[in-house]
Amino acid sequence: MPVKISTRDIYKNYGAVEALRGVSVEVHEGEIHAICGDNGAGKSTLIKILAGVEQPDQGSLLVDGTERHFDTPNASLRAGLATIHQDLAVAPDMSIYQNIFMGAELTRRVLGLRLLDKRRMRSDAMGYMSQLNDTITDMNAKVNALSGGQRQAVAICRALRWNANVVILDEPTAALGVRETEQVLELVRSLKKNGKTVILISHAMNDVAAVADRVTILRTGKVQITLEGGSLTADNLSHYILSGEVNRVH
Ligand SMILES: Nc1ncnc2c1ncn2[C@@H]1O[C@H](COP(=O)(O)OP(=O)(O)OP(=O)(O)O)[C@@H](O)[C@H]1O
Repeated sequence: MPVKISTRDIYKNYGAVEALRGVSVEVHEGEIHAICGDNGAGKSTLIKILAGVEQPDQGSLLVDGTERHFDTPNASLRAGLATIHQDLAVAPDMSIYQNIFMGAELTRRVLGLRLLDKRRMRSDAMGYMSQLNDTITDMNAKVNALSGGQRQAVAICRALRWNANVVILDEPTAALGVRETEQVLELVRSLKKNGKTVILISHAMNDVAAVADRVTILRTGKVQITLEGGSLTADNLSHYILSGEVNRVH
């Protein structure tokens, strides 16, 4: 599989704190790649760099083999990376379709006036949603009436609307119950089925083991190990994170 995103030897300090110390990760096109590690390992810092929220002190970031510099979140988005942060940035009082088209509303001309094209936004919103979840059918429903898992679906639809081909999910199942967690994992699988590359940051080893194709574990700002295939069990992941071991278990 071609490499979609690679970071090469990335360093990032916050004052005296060395958050990333030479991180090189390759994310393959179309895979679900989880980034795990204990608190303070550097996961959020790495994601902020991919999202254009922070810039590395050293090292480079390549998308489809081309070096890119994301000075702003918009630059990351324009390169096809959509990051969904834990707060989801959804407006609870607005409808599903309004959230999906927030800041990029579709309009139509009527008698020389530019009006919101609500019908088209609703039907396009439905098109995005049906790729992910076939239980959410009313695009007029307010987001505050939705469950946590369904809100994730709205945030992911917005990423699809931006034409993202890489979706970065920051702790998408934190604070969700068992059933909602399963819904979110299903959303992640749907993204992959639709050809998207997914980067998943999570502390929940069961969730990671259930969906990830490969897992990179960070430890104190460095890559400890990348795991795949049969070694991807929740127990094995926890073992590596707790022990700091760098050898593959066979
Ligand atoms: N804005 C900041 N200023 C100072 N230090 C920071 C800042 N952001 C992160 N750090 C430090 O950088 C290191 C890496 O933090 P980071 O948030 O990337 O880790 P993490 O793996 O995401 O942890 P967690 O799982 O707790 O979110 C930590 O020691 C953290 O305290």
